[in-house]
Amino acid sequence: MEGDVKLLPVHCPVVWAEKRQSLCDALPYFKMHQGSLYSKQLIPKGFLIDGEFTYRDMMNTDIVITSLGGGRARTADGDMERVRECRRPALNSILKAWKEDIPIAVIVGRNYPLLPVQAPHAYNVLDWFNVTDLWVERESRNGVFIHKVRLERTNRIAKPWWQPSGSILSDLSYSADCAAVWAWCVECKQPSKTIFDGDIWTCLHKNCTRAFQFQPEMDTNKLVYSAVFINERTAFVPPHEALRPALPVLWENSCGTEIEFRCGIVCPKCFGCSRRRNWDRWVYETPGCPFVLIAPPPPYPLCRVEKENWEFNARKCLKQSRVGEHVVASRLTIGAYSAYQFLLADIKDALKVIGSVHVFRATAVTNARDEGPNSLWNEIQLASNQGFGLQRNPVRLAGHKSEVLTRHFQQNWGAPYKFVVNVLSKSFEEAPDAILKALMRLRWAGRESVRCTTQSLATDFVEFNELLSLGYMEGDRIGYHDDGEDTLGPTVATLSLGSPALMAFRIKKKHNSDQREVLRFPIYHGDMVVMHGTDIHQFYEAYPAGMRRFAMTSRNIVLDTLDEHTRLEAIRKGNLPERAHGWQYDGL
Ligand SMILES: O=C(O)CCC(=O)C(=O)O
Repeated sequence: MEGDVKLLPVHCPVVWAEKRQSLCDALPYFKMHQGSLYSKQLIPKGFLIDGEFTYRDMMNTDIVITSLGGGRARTADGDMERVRECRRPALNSILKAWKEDIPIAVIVGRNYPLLPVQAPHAYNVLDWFNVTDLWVERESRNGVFIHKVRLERTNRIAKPWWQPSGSILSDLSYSADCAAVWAWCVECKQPSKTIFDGDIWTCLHKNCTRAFQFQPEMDTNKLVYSAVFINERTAFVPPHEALRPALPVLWENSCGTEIEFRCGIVCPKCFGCSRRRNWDRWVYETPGCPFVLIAPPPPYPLCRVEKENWEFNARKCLKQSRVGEHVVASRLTIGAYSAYQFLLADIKDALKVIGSVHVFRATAVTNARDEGPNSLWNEIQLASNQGFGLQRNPVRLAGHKSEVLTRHFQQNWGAPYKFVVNVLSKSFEEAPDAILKALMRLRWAGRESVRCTTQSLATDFVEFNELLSLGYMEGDRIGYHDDGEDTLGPTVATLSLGSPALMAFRIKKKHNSDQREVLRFPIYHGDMVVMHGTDIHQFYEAYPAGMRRFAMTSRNIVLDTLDEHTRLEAIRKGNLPERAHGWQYDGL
């Protein structure tokens, strides 16, 4: 190191990421979007060291000494001090790694000041490390116990990339002839190592009354670890798991939307982690790397969709339906559909209906009709692999290292729809036929639902001029949200294709502190759901359960609410092409 400027590392990191979500999406051994220690079934897998450090923390090419978890707060003089001990589950996990020699992947963040070289990226995977020691020290100001851990590089044969360029690795990195002396506590009778310089010993067990006790005149902040303790080396068995996971490949009968394909990848060219942003491919996220992995999901056969829907219905439907006290439910027949009508009452006035939800249950017959859900399912799967444009967009902190992408893939069609996620809109003219056919069905369902509720809600149906298509892979979902933007008309309708889902509604917190669901029902392949009423203050979410689902949701974007430029764009993009009129739907 020269002055404050750190040297560059000898190599690039074995794996790295610029975004925390990319790191978590791509690496099986680190899935913590917050916090630092990732454990799966109590077995620690990955440990992120970033930001704050405490007295005596250190990092060299073989050894990391760091403190574990716990809460910190700023003192009156601006320093950070630990105010809470490490949580029990994290401690147990590290204890297990120590006792059972389980290697942990250590990742270091750009904000960590003790990395001996310049951190090339926001997140940098160091290597596998084993826990060699776990002990307690005390925060000098408030006496809170700090759990400290010493980690040693598991396999010291390969050169560490974070060695400063131009430096020579000392022989000590490969030796094992140092050993700190153990001594037994007179109080608790447990052994502790002599870890401090100057042969200073103390009991390092939290349950002992003499733990981290010294002569009163000792300034514990000045203690340093002894060279003998730091230079100890152990022989460990390296893990089989690679730090750089292989690219996913389709296996027999896989459909390409299983969780393995929804995950991120580590780019084989630059070793950066990349999220799956696009439905049909992985494109490396940082400009400069040309790597693209084309991965259009193969068709998911209708027979597997039907099996998923059937099993969902058999196992869960009855248990999962819920109708709360503010909801009046009834059954209707609309066209060829058996429909459920849910009238939602004002929470302050049970006699006042503020909105309705209609669920149009598809049957095997309606699904199998020409241009019906079964053929739309096949069409949409093909189209989504051919320049359709389904992709995940930022929902929080766009561009920041903590940026979060949606848990589903979107493409908007027709008039632009402005909501919390910025989704580009393509015109209906450019839309694949399946989108226009879905739109015509939704217009019918929207019109019929409003007709069935006009006695309660005096608002007319206004034709939809927009359709948002969402694609869900295994494990995806859409969290609680409302469609309450000022630019929207009172009706929103969704057609569900593919895997089943649960749809749940709850009242927004600002209207009701009771956050229980007021309405919940399953939706199956071919079903349509229509929500109507400008005053529905409900939040709703959809929880797909299966390998692949598309939701086509239509709204009316009120042109008068748009500025001149957007209005003209909305008119142009929302204009129905001639061919769409051939797919008018009559409810059969
Ligand atoms: O997946 C669904 O059915 C819900 C779609 C949705 O909530 C939306 O597009 O806003």
